[in-house]
Amino acid sequence: MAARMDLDGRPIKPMTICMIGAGGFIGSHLCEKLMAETPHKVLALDVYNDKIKRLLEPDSLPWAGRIEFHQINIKHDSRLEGLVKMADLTINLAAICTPADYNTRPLDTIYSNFIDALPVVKYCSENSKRLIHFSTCEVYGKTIGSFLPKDSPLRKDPAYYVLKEDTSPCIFGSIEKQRWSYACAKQLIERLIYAEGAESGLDFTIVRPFNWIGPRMDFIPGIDGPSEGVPRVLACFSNNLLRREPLKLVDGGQSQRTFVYIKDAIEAVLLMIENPDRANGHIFNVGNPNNEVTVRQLAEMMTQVYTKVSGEPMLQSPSIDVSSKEFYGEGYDDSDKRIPDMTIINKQLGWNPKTSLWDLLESTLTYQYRTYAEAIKKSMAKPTAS
Ligand SMILES: NC(=O)c1ccc[n+]([C@@H]2O[C@H](COP(=O)([O-])OP(=O)(O)OC[C@H]3O[C@@H](n4cnc5c(N)ncnc54)[C@H](O)[C@@H]3O)[C@@H](O)[C@H]2O)c1
Ligand SMILES: O=c1ccn([C@@H]2O[C@H](COP(=O)(O)OP(=O)(O)O[C@H]3OC[C@@H](O)[C@H](O)[C@H]3O)[C@@H](O)[C@H]2O)c(=O)[nH]1
Repeated sequence: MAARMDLDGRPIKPMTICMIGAGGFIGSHLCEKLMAETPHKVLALDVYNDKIKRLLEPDSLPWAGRIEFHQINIKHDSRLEGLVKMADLTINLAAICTPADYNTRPLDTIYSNFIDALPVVKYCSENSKRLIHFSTCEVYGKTIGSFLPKDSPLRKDPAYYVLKEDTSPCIFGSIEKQRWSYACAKQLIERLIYAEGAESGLDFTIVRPFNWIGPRMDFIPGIDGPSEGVPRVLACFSNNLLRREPLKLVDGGQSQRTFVYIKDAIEAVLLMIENPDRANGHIFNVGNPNNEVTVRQLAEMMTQVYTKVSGEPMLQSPSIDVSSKEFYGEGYDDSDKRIPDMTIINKQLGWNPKTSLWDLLESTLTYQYRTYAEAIKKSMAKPTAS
């Protein structure tokens, strides 16, 4: 492999990365990228490894020996500190991060996103190891614009809705809206990491992903996850399409999101990994401001793309409205709109997303169809116990 150069033209030295949560959606793509395109070594920590099995099994693959799986629950495993010490860089992805859990399992959510992340920050700080921590765009909460009267012209002014790392406030709902347990825990761990940087000199980077989507995201209920489980919207809508049932639009599907293709976003993370001088001390929005849709528009687009990739006809009524109380239960609330400001990541790392929403849905739904269509057909054909 030819020597890799950083953005300032210096050769990049191979490093060892302790990746916590490596078996998840983002972790699996990051492991794949690091194995295929870099000489770096990965200590992959997770409770599960199904999504990275392909990278771990065959000894003959070019990266054999560069990725090592450690089955560890970071809540209670004394091996964690040793693994952080062995690495040059720790990346923490581990978290409960599905909205269906925030209001129904708020304690687990807060523990996972704050308490369980504390030792990781501490071990990095005490051992002078670099940390890339995964936070979320949800730390911004609601936009300032959402509090303006519905017909206010100011709602159209980007100053009232574009989310900037260094100036936007974090606006959450009341405590009984337990939806915000996740965002609040993420915010506090961000503040702690920032303070470790300021007071103890911790070299950190915080990543705020804005709805990264693509293959291997979450699970399909009843196939590779619990049948009553509620994954994030991409997997919910994929599941509905695969089962030929209407897509459920929560509270009318009026919330807006910007979606970025996982492969574009992983490029940004690799730039952070390999350009510490440009990434340390920064918080980065990583998203695609050009891919904004309402959830209703997302449902329409996914239905059209799925019809194309599967060859199956569209349902007469492709979507239905459900209330958030019915779908998520008491205590749900929502972010109204999420557009990332890209100034900082552009300036520091020169990164820009490339893939349009249509294109990323086409490759993702092709993957979903190839991976799950047969299994779903089989499971639906099975007689149900009466
Ligand atoms: N995907 C997105 O768009 C998105 C958006 C915002 C924030 N994030 C953040 O990025 C990170 C990764 O997200 P993802 O989409 O890959 O989620 P994911 O659920 O697919 O991955 C998280 C992984 O962490 C592991 N994990 C959780 N608790 C653990 C523990 N105690 N010990 C060991 N492993 C543990 C899980 O088993 C899972 O494999 C999370 O911190 C999440 O909050 C993701
Ligand atoms: O079947 C569904 C699922 C979801 N939705 C809606 O679709 C929108 C997006 O839902 P997602 O499940 O992808 O989750 P959100 O975008 O709200 O939050 C996510 O964003 C950032 C990350 O930190 C987390 O991964 C997650 O909290 C929400 O408005 C939700 O109410 C539906 O209308 N129908």
